[in-house]
Order: sequence, then structure tokens, then C-alpha cells
Amino acid sequence: MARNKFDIDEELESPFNIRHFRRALVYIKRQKKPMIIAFVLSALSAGIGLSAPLIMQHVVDVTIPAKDKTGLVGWSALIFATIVFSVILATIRSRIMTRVGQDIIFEIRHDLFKHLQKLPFQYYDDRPQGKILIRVVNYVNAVSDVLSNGIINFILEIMNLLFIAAFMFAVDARLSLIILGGLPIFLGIMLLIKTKQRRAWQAVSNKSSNLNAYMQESISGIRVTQIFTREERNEGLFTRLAANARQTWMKAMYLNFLVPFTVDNLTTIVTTALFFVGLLWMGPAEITFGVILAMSGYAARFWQPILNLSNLYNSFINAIAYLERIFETLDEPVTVTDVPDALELPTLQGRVTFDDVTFAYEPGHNILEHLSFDIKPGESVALVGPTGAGKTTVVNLISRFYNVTGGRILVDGQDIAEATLQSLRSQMGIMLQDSFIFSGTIMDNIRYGKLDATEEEVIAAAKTVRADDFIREFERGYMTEVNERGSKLSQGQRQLISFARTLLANPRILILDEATSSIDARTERLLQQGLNELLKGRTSFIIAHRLSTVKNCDRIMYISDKGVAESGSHDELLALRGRYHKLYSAQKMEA
Ligand SMILES: Nc1ncnc2c1ncn2[C@@H]1O[C@H](COP(=O)(O)OP(=O)(O)OP(=O)(O)O)[C@@H](O)[C@H]1O
Repeated sequence: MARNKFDIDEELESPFNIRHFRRALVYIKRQKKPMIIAFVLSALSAGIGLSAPLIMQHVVDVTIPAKDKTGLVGWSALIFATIVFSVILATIRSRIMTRVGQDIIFEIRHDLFKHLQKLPFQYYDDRPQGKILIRVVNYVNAVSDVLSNGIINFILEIMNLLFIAAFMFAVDARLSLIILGGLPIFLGIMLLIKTKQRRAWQAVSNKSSNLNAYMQESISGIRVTQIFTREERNEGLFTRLAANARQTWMKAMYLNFLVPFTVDNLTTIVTTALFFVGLLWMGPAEITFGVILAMSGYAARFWQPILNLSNLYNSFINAIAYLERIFETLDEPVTVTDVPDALELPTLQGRVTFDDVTFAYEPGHNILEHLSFDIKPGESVALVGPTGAGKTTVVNLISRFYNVTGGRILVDGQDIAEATLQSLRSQMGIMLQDSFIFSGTIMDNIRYGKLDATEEEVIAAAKTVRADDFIREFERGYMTEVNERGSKLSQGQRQLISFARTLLANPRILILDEATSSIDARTERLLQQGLNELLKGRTSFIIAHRLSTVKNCDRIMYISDKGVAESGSHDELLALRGRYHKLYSAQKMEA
């Protein structure tokens, strides 16, 4: 399914289904107690509010004609008291519900985050980050109000409607039928627009997700954009996506507006009819002016919950579109995970064996085929070869970031598919070209490799990889704050920090994927000693395009044509006068 682009709408794997809403009840059930309290408070507040038209009827028909001034003051005070009391109850309820809403947001986000942490690389390869983020941030926000206040209001509005109908019929059944007369027209209109509304809200969610994905991509790639002066073209793309989002939103809102518009008009028509018929029947049919006044009050109140219910219906439709995406993420299978009864790997010696390994990212497109090799503990292995040959893929498979398509990978003779990920990955040190720097201090960043490391251990690791000198040049030294993009730090400095981090973690198997490519030749010479320390006694896989970095490795494997084309020491491969020889000679010429 195409979804890894910002301008492709996400197709839902499971279509619109009320089941999504039922599943959301899990979160609501955890908030049962405060929601019941809020419901009771709302019911009380609404009940008190409903007595107002009855009091009005009594005042108009009895108190005023009798010129009972004391009674008038008393009734007015009572109406005032009901309003104040309703407001107090409503305030308490809204406080409770704000908390419930936030708790629901927390719970859903927590579940999403926990699951996202476990999802394999493949999931992230397939989707723009913006489309993942919008689910965790915006969609969760949007559904929480519906799941908290929405549910309570839905029950309340139904009760409200029944109460109003009961009060109305108690005052005058015939006039009540006139008020109910608008109901079939309203239901007919709702039926006509229902499906259109659902589609419109799904389109809103798709288009805003696309816009979000593009914004995220643009911000991450802002440096490249500015280097290639693509600002204007990007603005064009943004304008197109924003226009799509606006258009779908307008369409959804237009359908939404149809509802209050219909209700307003029906209320007016029904109230006019009520006055007209009421005045005609006044007198002979025992209809007093007070009765007509009370009934017109109920007419307005009767249509209000209907309007609220239809607004709630819209919110539910909208929320279900979002819930579909939230649950789709939660249901995303964790394909790289521990098998039942997975083995805890003991401290590794570091033997790595590929036994007839075949691998494809996408079915039918093998990147590696029937690959077999055996690396002894402590051996240093260089992976070289043309770009796109599969070098990174080989090392990603050793850490089990992807499952092999065929064959087995063994460490110390144990199939890694049967070992726990924790015991495998905690013994591997992986360093990439783009060393990730977390926001925090340099000390925190190095300590990421071993959370309980002392300051002395952190500094010792930094010294070994020659990072200590430049760190001390910062005003705040190891306490210097750095952030995700690693600003304040050069690319080489970021890599040195990542070297220290890995050294501190003391892994048994080390993977360096182009990890020294951004370090200049002088620094690299300096680092070489530290790197030798790092490699000592560990099995290591080094991917490097600069062959000078790898010629001292115990073994060099030339990866090409979905497997190992040549394998041996630097001297052996040169003597072979094959592809490695050609590559090495070419690089020597350049230098
Ligand atoms: N996540 C992915 N999904 C699909 N195909 C992928 C993915 N990652 C890599 N590939 C493809 O797999 C092949 C091997 O990629 P890999 O990154 O292992 O090559 P490499 O030898 O490390 O290249 P380089 O030297 O350029 O880093 C490439 O053709 C690449 O297009």
C-alpha cells in the first residue's frame, strides 16, 4: 500500500466501523467514577433549568393577574436561585471533565508511544514521520473530548429531550404535537447528508495528515531546501496541500452548517405555527396565554437538544475517523519481537555466522541471496563494495532490525531469531554516519550508553576516543547543553561523542557504518588510537568507503551481486587483482 509519501492519501486497512468506538470504551471505563459524578451534576443542573418555563406559566397566569407583588418577588428570586445553582453545578462538572479528558489523552498517547517504540524499522521506512506524529498529537486530542464530554452530553441530551417532551405534553398535548411536527423533516434531511458527512470528515483527516507530513519533511530537510534554493517550489507544494486541506474542511463544515440552519428554520416555523394555532384555540380550548408562552419556551428548548445531538453526531463521525487511525497504529504488528520462551544470551564471545541468508525489504526483491560467512570472536571485518550493494543491510540484520527472509544468523552458535532482543542488542554497539545527539548535556549523551556510569567513567571514555579536549574547550565542558540537531557541535565532534557513548556501553560486537566518514584525516589519525582501543577484543564490522580506514582489518568482504564477491585480507585481495584491487587502485589514484 502506498503511504510513504506526503501527497498520497492513507487508505484505511479497516473501513468505517462502529467497532472502533466500542473499543474506545476501554479508556472510558477507566474514568467511570468521575464521569458518573459529572453526569449526576449535569442531570441536576438540567432538571433545575427545566422548571423555569413552568414558573413563568404560573407567574403569567396566576401571580400577575392576582397582582400578588410578594409572590412575584418570591418567584423571581426562585428563578434567579435556579440559574445560580445551575451555573455552580456546571462549573464543578466542567472541572471534573477537563481532568477526565486529559487522563484519556494521556492513556491513549501512552499506549501509542509504547507501541511505536516497539515497531520495527520497516514501519518507519514506510511512512512519513508527520503522518505518525499527527496521530499521537492531533487525533488523540480530537477524540478525547468526544470520549469524555461527548458521551455524557449524548446521554444528557437524550434525557433532556424526553424530559422536555414529558413537560410539554403535561402542559398541552395538542400543541405538543405541533412542535413534534418538524421532527420527520429534520430526520429526512439528516438521513440525506449522513454518508456525505462521514466521507467529508475522512477527507479532512487525510488531507490534514498529508499537510502535516509535508510540513514535517520540509522542516527536517530545511538545510537541503536552502542549499538547492527550492523555497519557491516547496511553497507551491505547500500551497497545494494547504488548499486541499482547506477545501475538504470547508466542505465538511458546509455540511455541518446545514444542520443548525435546518433546526433554526424548523424552530421558527414550529413556533409560528404554535402561536397561530394557540391563539385560534385560545379560550374555547382552555388554552391560556400563559400556556402558549410556556409552550413556546419548550419549543425552543425541545429543538436545542436535537441540535446538540446532531452536533454530537458530527463529532462522533469525526472522532471515529480519527479512532480508526489511532487503532490502526496500535494494531500494527510488532514483527520483530521476542519469540515465546526466547533465550537470554549470555555474555557473548562474539562469533557471528550467516548461514544461507536471504533478505528482501519488499517481497520479490532480494537484496541478499544465500549469503554465508563465519566471523571469529574478536575479528575485525570490513564491508566494502558499490553503493546500494547491501552493506548496511548486512549489519542491520546482525542487530535484528529486520527479520531474515531465509536462512539463519547465529551469534556464538545461537540463532538470533530465538534470542531476546534485549540480550542481543545490549551487547551490540552501533555507530552510524549521522550520530544522533539527544537534547541534554554532553555528559548525558555519553552516559546514554550506560545509564549508571560515573562521571569518571564518562570522562575516561571521552579521553580514550580523543573527545575530552574539545569538550573541555566549551565554557561548561561536559555540562554543555546540546540538542537533537547537535547544534554547537560539528559533525566530527558528534561522532566522537557517539564513539565515547559506544565505548562506555562496552559492546561485544561493534558496528561502524560510515562512522568515520565525517571526521577529517587529521582527526581520524588522532582517533585511530582510540578506535583501536574500541576494537580491541571485540568482533567488529566496519563499513567505509575510504579504504585507508579498513585496510588493517583482519578480513575485508567485498559485497556485490547480492552476496560476498571477494573475501580476504587487504594483501590477499590486492593479490587477487579483482574488484577490490580495482577500487583500491582508483582511490589511490585520486589521493
Ligand atoms: N528500508 C528499505 N526499504 C526498501 N529497500 C531498501 C531499504 N533500505 C535499503 N534498501 C535497498 O536495499 C539495497 C541495499 O541498501 P544498503 O543500504 O544496504 O546498501 P549499502 O551497500 O549500505 O549502500 P551505501 O554504500 O550507499 O550505504 C539498496 O538497493 C536500497 O535501495
